[in-house]
Amino acid sequence: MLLLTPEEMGRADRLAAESGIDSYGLMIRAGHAVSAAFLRLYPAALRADVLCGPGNNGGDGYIAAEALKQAGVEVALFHLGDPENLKGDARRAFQACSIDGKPVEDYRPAAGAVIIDALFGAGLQRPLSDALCMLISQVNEAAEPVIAVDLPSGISGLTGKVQGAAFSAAHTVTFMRAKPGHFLLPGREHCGRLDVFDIGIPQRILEEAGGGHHLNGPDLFASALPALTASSHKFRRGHLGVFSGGPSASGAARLSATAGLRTGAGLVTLAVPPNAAMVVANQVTAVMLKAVPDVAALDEWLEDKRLSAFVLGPGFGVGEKARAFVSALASRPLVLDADGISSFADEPDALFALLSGADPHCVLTPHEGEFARLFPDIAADDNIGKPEKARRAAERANAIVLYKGADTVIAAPDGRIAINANAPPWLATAGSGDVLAGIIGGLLAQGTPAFEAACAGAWLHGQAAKRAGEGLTAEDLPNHLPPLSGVS
Ligand SMILES: NC(=O)C1=CN([C@@H]2O[C@H](COP(=O)(O)OP(=O)(O)OC[C@H]3O[C@@H](n4cnc5c(N)ncnc54)[C@H](OP(=O)(O)O)[C@@H]3O)[C@@H](O)[C@H]2O)[C@@H](O)CC1
Ligand SMILES: Nc1ncnc2c1ncn2[C@@H]1O[C@H](COP(=O)(O)OP(=O)(O)O)[C@@H](O)[C@H]1O
Ligand SMILES: [K+]
Repeated sequence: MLLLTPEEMGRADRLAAESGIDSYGLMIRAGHAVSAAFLRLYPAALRADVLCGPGNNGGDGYIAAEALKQAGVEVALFHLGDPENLKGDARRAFQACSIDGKPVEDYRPAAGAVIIDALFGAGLQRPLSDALCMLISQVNEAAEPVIAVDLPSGISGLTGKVQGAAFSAAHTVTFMRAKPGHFLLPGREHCGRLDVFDIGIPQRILEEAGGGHHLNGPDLFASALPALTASSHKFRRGHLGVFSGGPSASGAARLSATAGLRTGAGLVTLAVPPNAAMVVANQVTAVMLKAVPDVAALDEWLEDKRLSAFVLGPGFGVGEKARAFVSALASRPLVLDADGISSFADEPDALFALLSGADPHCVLTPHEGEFARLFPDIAADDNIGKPEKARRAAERANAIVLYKGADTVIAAPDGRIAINANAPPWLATAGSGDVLAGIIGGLLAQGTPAFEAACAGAWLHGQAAKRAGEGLTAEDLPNHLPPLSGVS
């Protein structure tokens, strides 16, 4: 699903005006969506406390306040700054509002009220003042329900970051399309339940205004998933190679291998150091085993062109061997995870050189710590959010970057960005990242392009976790993957 950054939403607004759509009409519909949400969600509320800011978000607030008054609700209105300074549609909305307001400095939350937060939305530019931070923390502490207009004030719609302080809303009412900040952390946790209302901007304008940000879901990857036909044959379903660590560190790679097989790779082989062969052989059945002691043995194995993708990293061990193996694998579809990433911490440019110059065919799956090892300057840049960090990293590495976390972001060097929001918190369990690497490897092995494989991998991982339920362990995940033929 297309997401719109605040800047893109502003562009959509301008394009809508240029095409003759009345911008005040948009504001009226936005304000009415907010008042309707109030009436639907809080029919027993004693009062609506409407806090209006100095821009169009405040304009939506004035429309909502008047509509609620007309509906018989007791409304208390507060404005930030002098409303005589309002401009454009917001000024018109203020003038059409028959409620006398007070300065927001006078506002004190009281029991029984529902707060409508119309202070700032897409136009939040900088951290809030101390006085506003104080007001917001008083409202949050009072724990009366807050309906946020467009975004909880204080949350950046672009990055999901808190600019000083932010309302913890019970509901957020936004317009036309959700924004990245509704799904990125901590923004997502401040939004409460998100409702997206159509206020009448045509789809073609949204698509013209929008860019690369999407909410991860089947619309991004379903058509690129492998499909089984009557003539399917195990060799046509791809052969995934997964590299294991030594005898006491094979569990992670075994999780990846099982996940790759469950995702539909026709064959999966665990490449093991010879001293781990017996241990691993005792633990696997459908997954095959191959002793690969060194790079010479790897080069020989790679002559088998039916091997169609690889996973390297889970439990592999950090060091020279990992670097040498990656060097041998760099031209093939590869998921590089965990130790495979950390092995390049001292020389990330060596990895980027290996991956440069071809169509992106490698998926890097760093968590926050691993990301900072490969991209220290990007990780440390507080001025940009997670999607932009992932995008810059993908561009630098010429690889798909799947930046893990509760708000996993997948980015491609060409600028495509997907934000994954379907992962339940019980995915935070040992080995779940190894399963993710295996799912992506299984898809790569079947010929799914790298960006789509990474998006599908993150989404399927979340679906498996939801199906397995709270309390799962990583071993449960492969068994709960949904059938690919049902993903649409
Ligand atoms: N797009 C659409 O199609 C539609 C959009 N609609 C609505 O418009 C909203 C966007 O409106 P917007 O652009 O006027 O921005 P908004 O969020 O009101 O804030 C700007 C004001 O805040 C001020 N300000 C900023 N940061 C500040 C700070 N830290 N502390 C203090 N002040 C600060 C800033 O001041 P300045 O930076 O200029 O000094 C400016 O005055 C959008 O969220 C949605 O609700 C709907 O009406 C329907 C159609
Ligand atoms: N709070 C959370 N909510 C949802 N998903 C999470 C959360 N924390 C971690 N995850 C997901 O769980 C997986 C953990 O992977 P990783 O950090 O590599 O751990 P491990 O090495 O133990 O497998 C990632 O896919 C990550 O996105
Ligand atoms: K708001």
